[in-house]
Amino acid sequence: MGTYEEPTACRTTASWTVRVGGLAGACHPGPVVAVTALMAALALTTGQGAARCALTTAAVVTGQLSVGWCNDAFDARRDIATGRRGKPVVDGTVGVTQVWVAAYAALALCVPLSFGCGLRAGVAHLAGVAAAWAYDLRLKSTVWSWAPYAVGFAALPAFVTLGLPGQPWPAWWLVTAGALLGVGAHLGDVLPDIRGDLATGVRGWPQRLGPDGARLLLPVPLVTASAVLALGPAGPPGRWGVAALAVAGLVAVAGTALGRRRARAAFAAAVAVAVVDVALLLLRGTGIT
Ligand SMILES: CC(C)=CCC/C(C)=C/CC/C(C)=C/COP(=O)(O)OP(=O)(O)O
Repeated sequence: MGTYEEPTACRTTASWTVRVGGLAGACHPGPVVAVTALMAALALTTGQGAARCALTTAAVVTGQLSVGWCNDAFDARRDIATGRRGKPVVDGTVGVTQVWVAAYAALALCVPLSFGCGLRAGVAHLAGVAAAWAYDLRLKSTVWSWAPYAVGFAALPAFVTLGLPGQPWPAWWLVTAGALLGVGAHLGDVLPDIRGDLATGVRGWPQRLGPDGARLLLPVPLVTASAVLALGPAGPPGRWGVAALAVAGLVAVAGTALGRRRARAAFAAAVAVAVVDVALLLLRGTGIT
């Protein structure tokens, strides 16, 4: 990274606004917006006050930005070498050094913002962010590529509950469902890129399973997460729990079937199941500790 040379186009022609646009594109904006919005909604519905909710949201967005930028900066050399489409560092709208600076700046902001929600909450969130950086820098190309997703997505709801008055631990089923959703998100995210990844030597867990293996496995963590959310809390699941489980099962199986021809369908199904699960969580509101 230290000796990396910026593409000439970036050094000479990119204006300030183009670079900001490039940075926005390099942060993985979809996941950043989705995760931040979901955590803000969870913080609100679980009873965090307005100020704490704003702090939680700021910590989550800076953490997600740091992870997204780190990912594109670290992968830049390979992405440029292979002429990968859709990456701002490849088309020269932002420089690799600028993306690294943004990643470290966001991380530097994330630390005090996370601890601003309390010591335990801060440790929980930063453990998830550290796991995600480990994915970017090393684990993405190993059989353990699923683990940072499991840790990161389990840490997020724990960050929200530990930031509540009294710092309650999250319920076991909440952490378990988060980890399962993370594993499903990893499978769904990588699925459309598996062939290209294998061609460039990226051999994480989904790539080792292959396109068909990853596609067939995808519904398992997603539907298990829905089942844990519906059946984990004490008492009967209620009509929302039953409905969420049924919808999640149908969507996940449909995504797997359609994904045979269009890998993006499997990814879209993964996102839809995650939305159903989070909707169930938000309907539960205060009962998640
Ligand atoms: C709490 C928390 C921070 C949780 C998140 C967990 C986690 C491991 C996130 C990684 C997100 C990311 C930048 C994926 C890009 O993957 P890729 O390199 O396979 O995709 P790409 O090649 O398309 O950029």
